[in-house]
Amino acid sequence: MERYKLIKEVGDGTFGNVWRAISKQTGEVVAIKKMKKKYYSWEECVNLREVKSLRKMNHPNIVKLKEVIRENDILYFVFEYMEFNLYQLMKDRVKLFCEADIRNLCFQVFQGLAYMHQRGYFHRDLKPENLLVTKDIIKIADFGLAREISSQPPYTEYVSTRWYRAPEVLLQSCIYSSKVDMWAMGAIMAELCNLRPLFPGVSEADEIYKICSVIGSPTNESWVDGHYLARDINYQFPQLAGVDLSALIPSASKDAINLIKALCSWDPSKRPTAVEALQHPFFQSYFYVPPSLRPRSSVARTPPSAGTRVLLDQQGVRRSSGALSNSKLTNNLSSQKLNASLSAGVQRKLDMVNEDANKSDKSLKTTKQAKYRPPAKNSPNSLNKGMTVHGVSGAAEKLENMTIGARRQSLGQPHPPGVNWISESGNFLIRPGQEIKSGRTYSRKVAG
Ligand SMILES: Nc1ncnc2c1ncn2[C@@H]1O[C@H](COP(=O)(O)OP(=O)(O)OP(=O)(O)O)[C@@H](O)[C@H]1O
Repeated sequence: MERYKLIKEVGDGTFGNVWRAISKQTGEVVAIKKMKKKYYSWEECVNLREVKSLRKMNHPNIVKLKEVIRENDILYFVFEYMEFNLYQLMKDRVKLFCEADIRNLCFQVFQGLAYMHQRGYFHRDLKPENLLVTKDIIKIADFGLAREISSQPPYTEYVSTRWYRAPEVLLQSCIYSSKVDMWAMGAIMAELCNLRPLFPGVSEADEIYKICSVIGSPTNESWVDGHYLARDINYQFPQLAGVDLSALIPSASKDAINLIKALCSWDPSKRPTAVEALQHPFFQSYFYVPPSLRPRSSVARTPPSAGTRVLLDQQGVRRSSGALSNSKLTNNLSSQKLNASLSAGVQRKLDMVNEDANKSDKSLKTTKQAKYRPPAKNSPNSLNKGMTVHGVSGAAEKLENMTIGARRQSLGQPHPPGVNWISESGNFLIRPGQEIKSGRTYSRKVAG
């Protein structure tokens, strides 16, 4: 470690503290993650998921692991350094991102995901804090929970950040797939559009409630397996009609809404894969120009390995004042509010405290507006912890309250039909917007 000079702590995660550091030999700026747990042998280290999965990945939209160092039983990961995480970019922002920026960011993340999923890994903990940005490049980081797709379920130890947690995980399915990452991306994309979380549940039960209140409760048609999962844990979905997503995210285009809806489908099998998402109409008015084909001027500011896109309207017409060129996007993303975010040194620290069923219960009863606070990364089993088949424990009671409350609040409207923009032939279909009235909206802005 004497080869590096630690400059400043830039992140405090569940498993480690991340430092900006500089290589004394090369002057290169790196990020060093110092793991909190001690490692007494190398075997222990090389078996870590973060090491096993990251070692195999080499993609411009996946943060590069440069080196692993064990010194005095302390484990250090040396990563390429990224300036911001996506949460920092959203947190202090007043003005919404233009759709071109959102498109560019999401396109890159889907590319990283497509690469990762195709190589047999899924991330399992995608959230704005794990998406790192430098200029107009975004990369997926934190592979602490990454899982090999070929690894055998049941996945019992799964924990992920609640607001981005897929319903099958909330309902304790142990055979989830890479589609959990696609759900998270739907929630992240909506958050990018609105600068506030889409499903800011204050507990696991509230998380499901929030999902139902936004996308409507699952029906047998929209997610038959979900009903089996719910039955297995003696859980009853609240009966909610959901809201018109375009009313909830007024700034988003029809295509953006359509993609978010598809990503946030109850049924994992109805969510697009990352490759399919990249072909969605949301991305289709733009096309990807590989670095090798870019005119010199547009690549000049971008390292060749960065793999960024030059976003060009097919008609050659720029549809928004937003960034279509790399340099413009850079200005939009990094020069304005972003520096302010950085100087504020904002970090959304994960709340590791397990959910307290009573607290959750209270929050459900009072239907408090959710704060833009860190969601807990909690026990995978807390939804039915201690719950018997007949469900009279605290957790069961919590769910019962939720269900009763939900029935009372039911809008009594027909459930929106499932989102289906991929036809059987694989073509994309755009569904017209839905007419269902908005239930609740978030009154709180993203704030510290
Ligand atoms: N390569 C990097 N460059 C710059 N900052 C980074 C880098 N990697 C991580 N960070 C910062 O540190 C924070 C925590 O990192 P990371 O998520 O890897 O830690 P963790 O302990 O696994 O966290 P989590 O609680 O999310 O599991 C990130 O949100 C980010 O702000």
